[in-house]
Amino acid sequence: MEVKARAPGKIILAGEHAVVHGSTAVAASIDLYTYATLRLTSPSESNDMLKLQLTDLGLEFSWPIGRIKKALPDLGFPFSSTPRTASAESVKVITTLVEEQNIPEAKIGLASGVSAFLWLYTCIQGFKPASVVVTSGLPLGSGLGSSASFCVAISAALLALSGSVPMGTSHHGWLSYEESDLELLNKWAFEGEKLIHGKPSGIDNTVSTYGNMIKYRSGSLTRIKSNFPLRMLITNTKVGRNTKALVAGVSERMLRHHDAMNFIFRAVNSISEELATVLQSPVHDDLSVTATEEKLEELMEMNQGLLQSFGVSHASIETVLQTTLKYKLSSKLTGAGGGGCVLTLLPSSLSGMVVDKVIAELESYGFQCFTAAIGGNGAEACFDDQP
Ligand SMILES: Nc1ncnc2c1ncn2[C@@H]1O[C@H](COP(=O)(O)OP(=O)(O)OP(=O)(O)O)[C@@H](O)[C@H]1O
Ligand SMILES: C[C@@](O)(CCO)CC(=O)[O-]
Ligand SMILES: [Mg+2]
Repeated sequence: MEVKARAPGKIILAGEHAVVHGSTAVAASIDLYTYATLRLTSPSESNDMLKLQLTDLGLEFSWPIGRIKKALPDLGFPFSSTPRTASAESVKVITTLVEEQNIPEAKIGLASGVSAFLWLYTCIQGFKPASVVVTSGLPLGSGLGSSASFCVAISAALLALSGSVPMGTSHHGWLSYEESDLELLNKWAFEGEKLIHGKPSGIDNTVSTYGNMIKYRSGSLTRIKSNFPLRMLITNTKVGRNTKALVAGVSERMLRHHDAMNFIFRAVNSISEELATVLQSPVHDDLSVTATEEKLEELMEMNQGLLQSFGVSHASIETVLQTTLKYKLSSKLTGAGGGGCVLTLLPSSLSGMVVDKVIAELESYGFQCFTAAIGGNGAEACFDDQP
């Protein structure tokens, strides 16, 4: 039996970083996905190995099941309905199992993702040989939630073969999960994110699991029902960064300037709440669309200013901000910052010619621009020979 699962990436419209410290944030899924294909194999077919292929990265890993059994003897009785946090001892053992794979130095950032995979696999499936193939349409480590969609896609594929069978409505062969299964897979994906991020708020795995647009605060999710025709240009500065380090940096600033940071977190909270309200307010005509866009632009600018005060902007992000401002367009970083991607609101009245000019100027700096559909489905799966 083979199952293929997919989970979308995301943009954060307001509230990144502050959400780690209890503020509200607003996020939406985008139509770029991580795909995980899982096939349980017979011991003879696979040489009793667990294999992980990261196809677009040109990497393949394999562990003899006996080696995993010896290293993690307590995980022999998989219990997919109870998400487990990796203990410090398990993290050490998994790190050794990953180190034994000799990941090339240039790709060493992937080690945390491979650790998350090993943890999720052994907890949910136990000591079974299998072949897992992962591909992704998302740029890795760029603020579009690649780590969360990786964890959600893997959890979704693993759970589909152990009881949480997707069976909602099918579109093009993709099946959605029941509400209770979404809750379970979101919890598992969060355990994976912890191994990659250190201290995730959970917003990225939640929006990847549930899709659409969400408001998120202290572990709780509110769905946003918005009919607003939101268009964003996404600019990837291609400056590499690491969410774990950026989140840790903000926490250190919090320790040094506790009161000041708390005020900023409260301000971000108000920005996110207002942004969610604005997105849900009805729009009747072009005039109300323009008024809404102006409000959104102002909120994005305010949020960006506060993100700068957290120390998570970057020279490349500032270049995008200055460039888009020349065309009277508002931008903010999205995700953890420090490089990665920047969002620019594209007002509905903006001509295609201007959009082309902005993109040409941004790309002349070596950045990559694209648009994505905002607010589609979350985790889905399909079986065997479907897409
Ligand atoms: N397709 C994948 N295969 C293997 N590992 C992956 C994959 N996608 C993400 N990862 C893991 O996630 C890490 C990147 O996560 P990180 O949180 O730093 O960035 P992001 O999730 O893209 O951005 P953000 O958290 O700001 O939205 C990679 O270094 C790798 O360990
Ligand atoms: C920076 C952060 O707020 C968002 C990363 O997409 C981290 C998190 O919430 O886990
Ligand atoms: Mg991430």
